[in-house]
Amino acid sequence: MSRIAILGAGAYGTALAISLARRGGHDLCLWAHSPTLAATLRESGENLPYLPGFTLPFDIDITDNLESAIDEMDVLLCVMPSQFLRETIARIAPKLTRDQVILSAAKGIEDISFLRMSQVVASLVDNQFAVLSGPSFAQEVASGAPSAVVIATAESSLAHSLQRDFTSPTFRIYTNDDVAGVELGGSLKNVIALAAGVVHGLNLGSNSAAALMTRGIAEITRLAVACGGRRQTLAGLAGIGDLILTCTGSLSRNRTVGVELGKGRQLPEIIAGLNGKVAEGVRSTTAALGLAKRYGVEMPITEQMHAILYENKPAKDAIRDLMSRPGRDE
Ligand SMILES: NC(=O)c1ccc[n+]([C@@H]2O[C@H](COP(=O)([O-])OP(=O)(O)OC[C@H]3O[C@@H](n4cnc5c(N)ncnc54)[C@H](O)[C@@H]3O)[C@@H](O)[C@H]2O)c1
Ligand SMILES: O=P(O)(O)OC[C@H](O)CO
Repeated sequence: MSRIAILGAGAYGTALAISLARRGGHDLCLWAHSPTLAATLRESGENLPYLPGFTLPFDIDITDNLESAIDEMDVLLCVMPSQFLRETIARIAPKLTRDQVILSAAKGIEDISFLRMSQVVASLVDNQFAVLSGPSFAQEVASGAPSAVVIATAESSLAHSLQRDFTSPTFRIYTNDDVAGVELGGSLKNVIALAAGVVHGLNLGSNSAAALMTRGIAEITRLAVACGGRRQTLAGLAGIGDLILTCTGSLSRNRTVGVELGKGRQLPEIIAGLNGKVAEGVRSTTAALGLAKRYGVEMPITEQMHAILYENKPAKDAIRDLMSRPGRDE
């Protein structure tokens, strides 16, 4: 049995809490950043703003008090949007004990610093770290549809202990020791999912979508390898697996943002329509491009996605420019 604090009561934190409660055998506490959200969860027994339609089991403690949420917990599962990880860890740092494990499920890269979540955590505390990533829409995890994800950490005994903690008949865990590869797979696929949405919004058809996903994983892999990840990791659940899901699944927020951009809507209006739900790729596109420049890696899709998002480039022009690049070997 483990004591697990789930820090972040958005769609995915709530879904993982439901999945862990269904598995049974753990003490669970779910921390909501906003007191209003915590009160709604407690009163309605449902996460109406972020994951409506799923009942929260009674055995999940719900709180908006971060310090009490982590008190005497073994695993701190961080599931807030990536841009809030730093401030959350900084707040709990004085109270952390050395034996508490930080497990991140956030799929993003920090703005400006271009740090991965493992690097953000390591810049603040020296607790053991692991990352959970892979193809897993919150709604499907909550409903108990069979899903498989990866938990990566440098320490194999920790990987196996977390694998035991999270494994259930509907949630299968693979372990990996390639933290950088798993983190970058999960973050960079969001950029390609935005582009896949654009292709769909422009009604370009299946050939374009297949080409985009294939060339997308090629550029994700180039950058991940340059950052120290393993090529093989990007061929697994945290790479191609999550890319396929997010580029093709209509539940994806990133893909949805891309679809609307492809239809010609403006980014601020699209983001406002998400009502506080995060599409991590919108911010990670800038960080991905920053990392690509730092490591001298060519990322043509990411470059065009950045131009659509931040330079008002019409989506059709971006596709034309991708198609008119000089011919290459595969
Ligand atoms: N939704 C999914 O299907 C899914 C699946 C896998 C991974 N993820 C990842 O999980 C992370 C969280 O996404 P989500 O979908 O659960 O969120 P969400 O979009 O459903 O909700 C956003 C959350 O951010 C919280 N928030 C707002 N300000 C905050 C602050 N200052 N500090 C901490 N939290 C704050 C809100 O209370 C809310 O809980 C993201 O990195 C996402 O990529 C999501
Ligand atoms: O809804 P998205 O686009 O944030 O994708 C959710 C998950 O990352 C899918 O694994």
